[in-house]
Amino acid sequence: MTGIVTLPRLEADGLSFSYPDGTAALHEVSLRVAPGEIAAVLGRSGAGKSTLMRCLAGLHPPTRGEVRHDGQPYAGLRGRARRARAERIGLVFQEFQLVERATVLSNVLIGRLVYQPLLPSLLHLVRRADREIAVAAAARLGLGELLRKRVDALSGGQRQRVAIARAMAQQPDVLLADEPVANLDPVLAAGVVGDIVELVRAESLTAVLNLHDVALARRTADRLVGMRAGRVLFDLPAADVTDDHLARIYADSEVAPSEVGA
Ligand SMILES: Nc1ncnc2c1ncn2[C@@H]1O[C@H](COP(=O)(O)OP(=O)(O)OP(=O)(O)O)[C@@H](O)[C@H]1O
Repeated sequence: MTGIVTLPRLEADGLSFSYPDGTAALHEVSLRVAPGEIAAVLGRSGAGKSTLMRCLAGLHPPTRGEVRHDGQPYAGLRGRARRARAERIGLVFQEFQLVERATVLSNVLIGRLVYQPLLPSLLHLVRRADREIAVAAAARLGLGELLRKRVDALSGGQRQRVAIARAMAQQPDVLLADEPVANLDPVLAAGVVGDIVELVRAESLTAVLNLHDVALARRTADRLVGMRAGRVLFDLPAADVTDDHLARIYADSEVAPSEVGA
């Protein structure tokens, strides 16, 4: 065989996931994202985007199928190997709240310490190297002047930047961002997504973004993954996604029960 094969950095293979109450949120979802590639996941509310993100993050063990990082399945990883994998994956999730009463710097430092026990006490025992990395991550997101400011005194856009800086301080090779710009006005949203893209490109990260703003996703991502009722309906280079593709995931019609969980 000839030619160079680029292995995917992040792979989901035949993922299905049901919540404990029986809600089947993902059905046979497969996805491959290469190093340096940005994939945006689109779909209506309830399509399964956040659930997919949580499976990719290793927060939800799938009911069926598997997720792999650099070819290594998540399942079966324990202890140090499991922590090492988690450290490679930066998360910008809405439910991963900032510590409101702490400073910008303390929040970004959590990116360095998040996988260690006794976090609060460790915050007082910060290694110089970790501090330097956190300061650099904050500066990169335009937060250099705000390091000592408390997060509860920041604007929405600044807070979003703190969350991204925290993920970047982790020095991940994968960035997963679930609605990183929800609640921001369109101009601010485009700015924050622009920041993410710049960082992803500069560091050659692999990124999966859940975005509600289709135009922004089209401008931003290399690939668009369209989901509906827990399934991937298309996974295409952004330039190849047509209005017909989008209509298939956003059309108003109810999804027939046979389409779900079949
Ligand atoms: N904790 C939960 N328990 C039970 N069902 C859930 C839970 N979280 C989500 N679901 C259901 O799983 C399905 C997928 O939800 P998910 O949050 O992944 O969709 P989404 O595409 O991210 O939606 P949104 O864009 O509104 O965030 C939905 O039917 C939702 O009601």
